[in-house]
Amino acid sequence: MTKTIVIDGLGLIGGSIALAIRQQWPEHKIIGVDINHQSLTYAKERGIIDNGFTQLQSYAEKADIILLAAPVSIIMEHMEQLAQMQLKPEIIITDVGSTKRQIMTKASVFVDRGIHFIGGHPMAGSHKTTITASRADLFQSAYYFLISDTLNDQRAQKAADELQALLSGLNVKWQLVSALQHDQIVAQISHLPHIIASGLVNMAQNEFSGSTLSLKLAAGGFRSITRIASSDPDMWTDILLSNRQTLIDKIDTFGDLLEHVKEALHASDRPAIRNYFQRAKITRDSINAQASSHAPNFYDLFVNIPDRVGSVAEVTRVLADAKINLINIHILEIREEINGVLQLSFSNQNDLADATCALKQHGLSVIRGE
Ligand SMILES: NC(=O)c1ccc[n+]([C@@H]2O[C@H](COP(=O)([O-])OP(=O)(O)OC[C@H]3O[C@@H](n4cnc5c(N)ncnc54)[C@H](O)[C@@H]3O)[C@@H](O)[C@H]2O)c1
Ligand SMILES: O=C(O)C(=O)C[C@]1(C(=O)O)C=C[C@@H](O)C=C1
Repeated sequence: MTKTIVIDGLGLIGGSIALAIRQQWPEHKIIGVDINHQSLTYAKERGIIDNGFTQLQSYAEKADIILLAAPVSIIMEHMEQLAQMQLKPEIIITDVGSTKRQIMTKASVFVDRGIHFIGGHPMAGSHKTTITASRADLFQSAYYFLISDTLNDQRAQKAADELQALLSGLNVKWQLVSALQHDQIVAQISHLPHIIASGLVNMAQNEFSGSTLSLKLAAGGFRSITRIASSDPDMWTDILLSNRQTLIDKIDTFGDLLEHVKEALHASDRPAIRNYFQRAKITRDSINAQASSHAPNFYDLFVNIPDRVGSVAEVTRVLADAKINLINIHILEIREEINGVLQLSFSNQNDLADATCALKQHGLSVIRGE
């Protein structure tokens, strides 16, 4: 059945979701809402949306599904507005905001009226903003949180199934959590890292001020840990202010950790310093392997690929030249300006060992194999 989908906030995330829905369900009508006229024109000219408006009121009452994809503070303002409108009785309202507790508290305005609200948050993105950075494959293999707080009866579960079916072209891994769990998890793995990345950049900038030397000297280490400091300041102000207490606690814990390193340095405590790096290395090395438990019956290897055109083709060409039969290939992660990871599956141990050897000889970094 043809559906009318309103996407409110047609930026990186709203635009990427619109693209993925458009690709999979060309029959659905997609309406974009954004205060930025240029984004609406861009999306309309490229057929990403059927029509665009600057006000949510213009189309909300005709919507079967509304996806709120503006910054968190605007999502909450628009939830208030929607609660005052005459919406279709079976409408599904969802959001993609990076924090969930405040939004799920606000969702009572819908739950009281029997309207489905499903909190969501795709765990992929970029430091780049606006629809011009959007991509249909932005969320490929990423986790997508669904918030359990409002999924407490069969009717709500059916709405969640419908939403997941609509978004199945995103190719995400769904993860059900409560709003409280969500905000604690993302404080650790997303929000605190953004605070630290920006802190490093600000500190380095202070250090270099008045010097002829500059941050241009920074190599891969500084650049990779601070990429996310280029993210949108308004979006991140909203995120921090809607997860305040958890972040205050996380900053305290991180301060304790730095204090521990400082003490080890004061004491020239070599084992303590080494242990600090060793524990982190073991955990960090295991992330890609954990993320990739597809096809356990096959002989798999994982290979780092640079973010440049043709890097996947280069891997398959090396294998074809070596006459090695590849039975499956899966892109686990490939984000702009970060290396991606390919999962390659072979049918036997010999092929796996030969492929590992051929790829290494070609200068590619094989994470696991043999
Ligand atoms: N960027 C990420 O990595 C990421 C990942 C997951 C979730 N999120 C969340 O997704 C949401 C959108 O983030 P984004 O990265 O797409 O940002 P973005 O800046 O690319 O897009 C936000 C869009 O909202 C529009 N907007 C602002 N005020 C509006 C209003 N009053 N009415 C209608 N539109 C309005 C902006 O013009 C812009 O086009 C945020 O809530 C963010 O927390 C971001
Ligand atoms: O890749 C990036 O640039 C991101 O910051 C993406 C990122 C993250 O912290 O991982 C940012 C905010 C979101 O809510 C989810 C994902």
